[in-house]
Amino acid sequence: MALAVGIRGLTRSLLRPWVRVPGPARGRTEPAAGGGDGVRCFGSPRVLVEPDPAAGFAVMKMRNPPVNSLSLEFLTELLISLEKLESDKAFHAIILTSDCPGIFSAGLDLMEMCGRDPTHYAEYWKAVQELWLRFYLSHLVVISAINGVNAAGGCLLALSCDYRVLADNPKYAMGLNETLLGIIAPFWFKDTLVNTVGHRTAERALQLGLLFPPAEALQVGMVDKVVPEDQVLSAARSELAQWLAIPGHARQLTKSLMRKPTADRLLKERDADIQNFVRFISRDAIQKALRVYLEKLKQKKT
Ligand SMILES: CCCCCCCCCC/C=C\CC(=O)SCCNC(=O)CCNC(=O)[C@H](O)C(C)(C)COP(=O)(O)OP(=O)(O)OC[C@H]1O[C@@H](n2cnc3c(N)ncnc32)[C@H](O)[C@@H]1OP(=O)(O)O
Repeated sequence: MALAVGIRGLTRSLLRPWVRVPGPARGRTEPAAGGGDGVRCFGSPRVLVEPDPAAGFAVMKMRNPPVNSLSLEFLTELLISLEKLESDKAFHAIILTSDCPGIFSAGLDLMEMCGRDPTHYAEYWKAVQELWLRFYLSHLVVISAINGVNAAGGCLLALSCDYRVLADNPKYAMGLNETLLGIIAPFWFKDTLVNTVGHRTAERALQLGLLFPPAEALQVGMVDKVVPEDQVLSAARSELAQWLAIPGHARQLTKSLMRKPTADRLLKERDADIQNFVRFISRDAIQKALRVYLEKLKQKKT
């Protein structure tokens, strides 16, 4: 089985690189995230980046409608956006948020894990690993402004950030709900949750596939702040000031000290983790469970 599909190779084959904002914002000079004038937004079809280099950060908006499911193309675009901001010395921080009303992310794209071949599963899983590793270990301060429902892989992405602000809307539940689909959160999803909420809360949340509404998410420490819906971005920006006031090298080394052992566990077993995923997801029973879940999602409309 071909496991060695590098994300950079992926990137070349899938993406036109940096394009000016497509869609409604194309060709316009938009106000930068922090209110600066004359800074152009940039991005890719599914990721809109609003830079504010004067303030040292950019807002990264996910826009893969309808539900920001993390398809292979979308993962790749998120990685490219992150890389671009990381390699520009003007940026010290990112605010990650959604451009899809009411949805932060529906998690991994079930269509990528259903009815495909082992080579595709391996390629997809490698991209999921890469996204986690890069966000989890980023030298930038990453704050998520969670403005919608946030399930499974989407929740992992938010848990990989340094700080989480969640909009106070009872519909905006958040958690690693894999067991509800009949699948299992991999060890590095589990580790990330344990590092955030502690072992007992994680154990219960993972087994029951709990999605926490804002008040509970705050209570268990899954998010750091809950604010009215129209203040999610401004609260994230205010929080950023405290993080950016710390000498960068000291903060970055401390982040690495805290997170590297968790990331190293996956780095040491990366190929084995891909093989486990491919074996697991290819099982007839798992494929059936995913199809049933997808069918339920579609049926709820009728
Ligand atoms: C030995 C062990 C080895 C290790 C094994 C590893 C195993 C695998 C680990 C996998 C890890 C993580 C998994 C995931 O992230 S799975 C995804 C989990 N996500 C969810 O459960 C959320 C599902 N979606 C929803 O609940 C709802 O869509 C919503 C987010 C609440 C939004 O509701 P809505 O009413 O606004 O929209 P809805 O009509 O439901 O959806 C619109 C269309 O989008 C499709 N869709 C929704 N979610 C997904 C998704 N995750 N992937 C792909 N497609 C999705 C939905 O079907 C609708 O499609 P259509 O318009 O009907 O065609």
